[in-house]
Amino acid sequence: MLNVTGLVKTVPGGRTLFERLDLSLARGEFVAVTGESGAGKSTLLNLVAGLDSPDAGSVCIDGTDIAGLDDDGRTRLRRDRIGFVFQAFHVLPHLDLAHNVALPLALQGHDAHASLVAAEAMLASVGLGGRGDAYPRELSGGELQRVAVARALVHRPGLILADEPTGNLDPDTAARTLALFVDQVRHAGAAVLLVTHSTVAASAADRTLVLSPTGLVERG
Ligand SMILES: Nc1ncnc2c1ncn2[C@@H]1O[C@H](COP(=O)(O)OP(=O)(O)OP(=O)(O)O)[C@@H](O)[C@H]1O
Repeated sequence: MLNVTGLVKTVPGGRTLFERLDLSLARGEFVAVTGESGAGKSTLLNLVAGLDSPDAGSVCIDGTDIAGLDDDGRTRLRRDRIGFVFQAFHVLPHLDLAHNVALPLALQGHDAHASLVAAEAMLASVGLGGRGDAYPRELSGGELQRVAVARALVHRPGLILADEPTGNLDPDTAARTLALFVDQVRHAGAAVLLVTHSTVAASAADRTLVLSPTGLVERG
């Protein structure tokens, strides 16, 4: 599903986040990535999603090297194959929750009504059933985070990238949210790459990798 090889990334100022980082993720695999604040975990997710470019190395998704795609091709790949839960949520303020969550389906050209029905069902599965016509400004941080999770999962992507997706949630809601990721992995064969500082969130994964300047090291 995902093959990252020899990834090198330096940030403005010259600091090297990682030097020749390798990572493979198969379908049906759930991997957590931890590491110190500033280690480059969010940057790694952005590189995997083609939202940022490495200085060297390659990212292949389903055998396609994303460096070989133009902007449209990368957008299509993200739209069709990837679900991304951003640390800052990126929920659109002018759309109600149902339309926010339905967005990936709408962008794929699905029927508008069917997309909204699927979005409402997804909202229910993150504990926000019946809230589809609310607007983001009416929501708490944890509720917004769950909208972001619903939007990342609604189109059943093969690759789910999640940046601290339970950071704003109480323990029970976090557990239910993590169960949604596990369900996508076990029953839909998705691959999940989850960035977190939480040992509880990491324990939902099959394995945990620690990011350091020398690369990703298996924990435990
Ligand atoms: N565009 C940029 N310009 C300058 N520095 C950047 C840029 N993008 C990332 N960085 C730096 O790269 C480092 C890694 O950032 P990143 O957000 O990937 O870390 P992280 O491991 O996800 O941290 P956290 O756990 O705190 O979320 C940070 O020191 C950050 O300041």
